[in-house]
Amino acid sequence: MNHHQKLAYYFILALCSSSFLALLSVLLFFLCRNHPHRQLPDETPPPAKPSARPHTLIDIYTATEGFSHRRVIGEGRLGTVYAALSETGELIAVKRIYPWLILSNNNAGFGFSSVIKSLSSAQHPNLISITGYAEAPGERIIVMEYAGVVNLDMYLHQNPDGAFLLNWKHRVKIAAGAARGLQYLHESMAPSVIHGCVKPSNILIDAEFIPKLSDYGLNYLAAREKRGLVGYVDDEYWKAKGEQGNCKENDVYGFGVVLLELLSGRGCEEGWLVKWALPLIKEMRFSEVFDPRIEYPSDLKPLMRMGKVALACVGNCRKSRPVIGQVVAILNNLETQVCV
Ligand SMILES: Nc1ncnc2c1ncn2[C@@H]1O[C@H](COP(=O)(O)OP(=O)(O)OP(=O)(O)O)[C@@H](O)[C@H]1O
Repeated sequence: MNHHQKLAYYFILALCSSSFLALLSVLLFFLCRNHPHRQLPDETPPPAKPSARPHTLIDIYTATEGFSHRRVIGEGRLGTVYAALSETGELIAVKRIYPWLILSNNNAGFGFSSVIKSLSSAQHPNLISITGYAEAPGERIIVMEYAGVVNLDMYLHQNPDGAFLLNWKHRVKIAAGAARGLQYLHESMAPSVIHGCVKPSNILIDAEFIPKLSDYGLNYLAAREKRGLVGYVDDEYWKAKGEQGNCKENDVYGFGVVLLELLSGRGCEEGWLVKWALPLIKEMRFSEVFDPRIEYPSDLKPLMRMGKVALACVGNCRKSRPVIGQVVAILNNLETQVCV
């Protein structure tokens, strides 16, 4: 063996020796520990879930100019909604729960802040986010993202001269987006959130026709309040006496009614729409169902499919209704067909 061969031989020997390997692994361990870009997946902190911020009543009073009537956007089943200005000058929406709901219903006062904090962890492009709250004797206030003033009810039913009629693309886009928002509440929140009042006035529409569900998870504030719910909940909801009837299947029913309104352009008027549309869809008489104010699309199949989904959602038996995830799968597909 010449000198070079000897060197190579010793080098290979040293490489193979266990002590060398042990030394190498210790060295590597320390190198990795000190590396600035080291990122071990199990050590990455989970993204912080936003939590609603408490406000004082004085903050809210200032933001709404003393609950001025000039700032009122609308009145709902649970309270008055104001367009307000945050301390940073941002537009926000403030919902002031009616005092009589708080006084007449023990539930409304109980655990308000924890309910709102838990709802505020919902973050989805098709949901209005809840950013804060205020609580005082006789006062319960919810602070939300402001989403313009237009809701789906206005587009469909408060548009007498048809100046702002939604075309079929917009309608399919709104249906699919709203379904995704509802799916997030049902399937991605833990514990899952029941919307409780799925209807067009709770679907806010932005300038790009992106729908955002509002008013979710708040039925406990007024479980027995019928106003605003009739037509959008199933028969079992009333039989179960309010809050106990609040369930995912009932949300799917409300969503089915919304689909019928999008297809027909007609209002739900206390369940009349479902009774009217069901036989027509079953008998495939779609031309009588579709909104006569807008032109028929060249391909009717996607809308007929949407009609069938609506039919399944408003079925009598809760158990036989689709879950919202199934509805989303179909509507996403229709959206890619219609809205390209
Ligand atoms: N975050 C928001 N941004 C902008 N407008 C909103 C917001 N939340 C609600 N609104 C508007 O305020 C009005 C009242 O809404 P609210 O949800 O209280 O009542 P509703 O939908 O008419 O009835 P219900 O209380 O039965 O759901 C509606 O016109 C709605 O479009």
